[in-house]
Amino acid sequence: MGANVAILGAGVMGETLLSGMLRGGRPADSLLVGEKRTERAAELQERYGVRVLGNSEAAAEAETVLLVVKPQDMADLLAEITPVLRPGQLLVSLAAGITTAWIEERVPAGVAVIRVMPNTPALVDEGMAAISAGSVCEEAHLVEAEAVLAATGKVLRVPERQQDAVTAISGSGPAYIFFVVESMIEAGVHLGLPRATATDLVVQTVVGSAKLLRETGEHPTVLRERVTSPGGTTAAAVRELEDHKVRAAFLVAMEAARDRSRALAEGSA
Ligand SMILES: NC(=O)C1=CN([C@@H]2O[C@H](COP(=O)(O)OP(=O)(O)OC[C@H]3O[C@@H](n4cnc5c(N)ncnc54)[C@H](OP(=O)(O)O)[C@@H]3O)[C@@H](O)[C@H]2O)C=CC1
Ligand SMILES: O=C(O)[C@@H]1CCC=N1
Repeated sequence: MGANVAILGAGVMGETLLSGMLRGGRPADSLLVGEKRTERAAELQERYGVRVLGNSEAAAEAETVLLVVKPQDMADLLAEITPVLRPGQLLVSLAAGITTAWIEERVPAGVAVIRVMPNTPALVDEGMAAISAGSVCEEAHLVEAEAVLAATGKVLRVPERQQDAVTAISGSGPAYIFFVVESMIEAGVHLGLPRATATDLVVQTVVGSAKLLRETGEHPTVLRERVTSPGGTTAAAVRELEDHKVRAAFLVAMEAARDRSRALAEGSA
């Protein structure tokens, strides 16, 4: 740790990583942000005490460059910074769908590339990031990427061919959980609970259930069976979920996310 890290694209995910690295103890003066909009640059500078530069200036100064723009903006960003990149430097892309090979084709030979799929719980240090090495990546590069991401949660190495599936499961995953939470709160209101009460009940139930899964290591089926008393309320509800094909809907939804991830690289070409 210590070498400069540049974050190019300080939107939702870029700012999440920035704040996480600071909480994790990286000195603010080792972090650079590439941002064109002066208003946003001033806001980031004031909030985090980091230096905000142009993309090329930030990429030239850093050892590790995090690419956190939308997949559709990646080609333009790489075209802008390629002239200042050098062999041995590390590019870490967090963009859905974009492969390391696609990036390697657009940057000078010898630049190391790592593909990462993070998720937004990183904002509260409970992120899940999966990382995959490109063709010229060394162990030291992977260790550096892991150090950057470990500041905001768990990090797993996966073969790159799994990244579109990872994107569908953990990258987009928080949105599915929030969708379930929204649905349960609305159901609580429908059943006559005040909205604030329904929200408290659902949020704590989700947090508690997640902790139970992680801390017991039990299979979710076992934990669900423990809630399901014979002839009781849970059995009645789960039967409705099965009748409405919720399990099948999750399967096709995540296939759609995986397919969209695959298509994003093509759309960025
Ligand atoms: N949000 C999420 O949960 C996750 C996102 N990702 C990935 O992270 C990436 C960013 O997503 P997200 O943060 O949600 O999107 P945002 O739109 O919030 O952030 C993208 C940022 O990039 C900026 N930007 C665009 N072009 C450039 C450029 N040439 N140079 C510098 N900055 C630029 C945008 O600025 P402006 O607004 O001014 O255009 C914006 O601030 C995507 O590739 C996405 O696939 C991965 C996992 C999870
Ligand atoms: O929706 C998206 O495309 C990004 C990638 C994973 C989560 N958000």
